[in-house]
Amino acid sequence: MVGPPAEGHQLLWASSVGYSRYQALPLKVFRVADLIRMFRRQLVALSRLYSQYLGNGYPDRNSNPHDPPRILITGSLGQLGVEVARFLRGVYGQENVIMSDIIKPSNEVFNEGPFIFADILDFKGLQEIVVMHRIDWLIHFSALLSAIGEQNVPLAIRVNIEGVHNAIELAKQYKLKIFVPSTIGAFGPESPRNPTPNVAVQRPKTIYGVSKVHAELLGEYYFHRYGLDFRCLRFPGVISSDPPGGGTTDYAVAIFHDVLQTGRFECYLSPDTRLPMMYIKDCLRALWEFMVTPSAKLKRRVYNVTAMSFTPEELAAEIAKQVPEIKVTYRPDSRQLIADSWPQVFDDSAAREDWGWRHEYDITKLVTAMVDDVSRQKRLRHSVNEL
Ligand SMILES: NC(=O)C1=CN([C@@H]2O[C@H](COP(=O)(O)OP(=O)(O)OC[C@H]3O[C@@H](n4cnc5c(N)ncnc54)[C@H](O)[C@@H]3O)[C@@H](O)[C@H]2O)C=CC1
Ligand SMILES: CC(=O)[C@H](N)C(=O)O
Repeated sequence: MVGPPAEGHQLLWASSVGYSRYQALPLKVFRVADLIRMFRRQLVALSRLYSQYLGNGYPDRNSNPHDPPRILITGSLGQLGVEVARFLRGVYGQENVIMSDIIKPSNEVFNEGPFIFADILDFKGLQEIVVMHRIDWLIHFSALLSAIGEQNVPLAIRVNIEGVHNAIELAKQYKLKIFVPSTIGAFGPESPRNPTPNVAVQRPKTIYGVSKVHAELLGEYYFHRYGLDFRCLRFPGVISSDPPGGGTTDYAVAIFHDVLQTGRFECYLSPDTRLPMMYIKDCLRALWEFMVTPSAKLKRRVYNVTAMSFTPEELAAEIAKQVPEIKVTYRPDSRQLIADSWPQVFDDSAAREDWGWRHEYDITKLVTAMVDDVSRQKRLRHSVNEL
């Protein structure tokens, strides 16, 4: 039986069917103009097919607004997942972005669009989800972050390393475009720290960092070996009003909540610890712009991205301009050791050159946005409690 071929060959199939249909028509119906039109249509179909296959071997589904990609986000109830889901639903439609996690969603998240249970360690379960929901893109967020990973190394190995094996193998089997975030934590004390270039020695000293280097290398290997459309951004500390999941850069979120609540904050890093950072809106835009960049434009599969670098002291001074009379004290703990091994300034010039990355938020804009976000969140919580 002759049926439509596998995805990716459909355009060629459709255009060849179209061609033979024209062939079957009596010759007298053709005028020169019809023939030119037919020829032009074939040419357009072929050139679209060519550009779709250029570089990565898979069609770029998102290039057609009438055929948006179906996206699965793993670990989507964390600090980044909820915001990324909202952003991508805004672009591709609510039903096309499926959130998943192993924890229970809030009512608010549950009511915003499709949510399913997905354990990244259950390969068969993931296969079923990809098939039944006709997934095209996989955004793989499940992970244990740097500080929490050190508290449970065996679990971090399972979730961060076995989990990535499953995600990447799944993407290969079903020809998915896959995004796996990496981090400044994929570098270590032997890397140049100011600035840290895209390609440098990577000898991280946390299990989190080790697992992220592993993910970068495995993804690059699958790209070269199988043509997998693997994409990876190394994010700095991401700052948003949502609660972070146990990282070393979390202080830069907690400080806003604490000073707006009590006027005080005790920081677990020393005042002069410089780390690269980014506001959530820049993070979402970086991810999306990177995902829709045609494969042919990418000179590599893993890019550093950043927006700014600051110390806790500099951040506190910037906040004090808007929230006067705050008191910040410093009591470094084990996270200081991690921070001291990470980049201070991230060099993301490759991302800027290759696919046009530009950040929008510097420290002043970040503080204004965060004071606004956290105050609004507080007011909302207060009015819900009042009800
Ligand atoms: N937030 C940040 O500053 C940065 C985050 N990233 C990366 O971005 C990704 C998302 O980060 P966040 O949202 O901050 O992390 P998070 O810790 O807030 O969220 C991780 C999510 O993974 C889920 N998870 C844990 N075990 C799982 C399993 N077995 N199956 C499925 N899900 C599981 C958790 O329930 C949680 O909701 C991570 O891969 C992280 O390494 C990278 C650089 C910076
Ligand atoms: C920068 C990260 O990867 C994360 N926020 C962490 O601190 O672990």
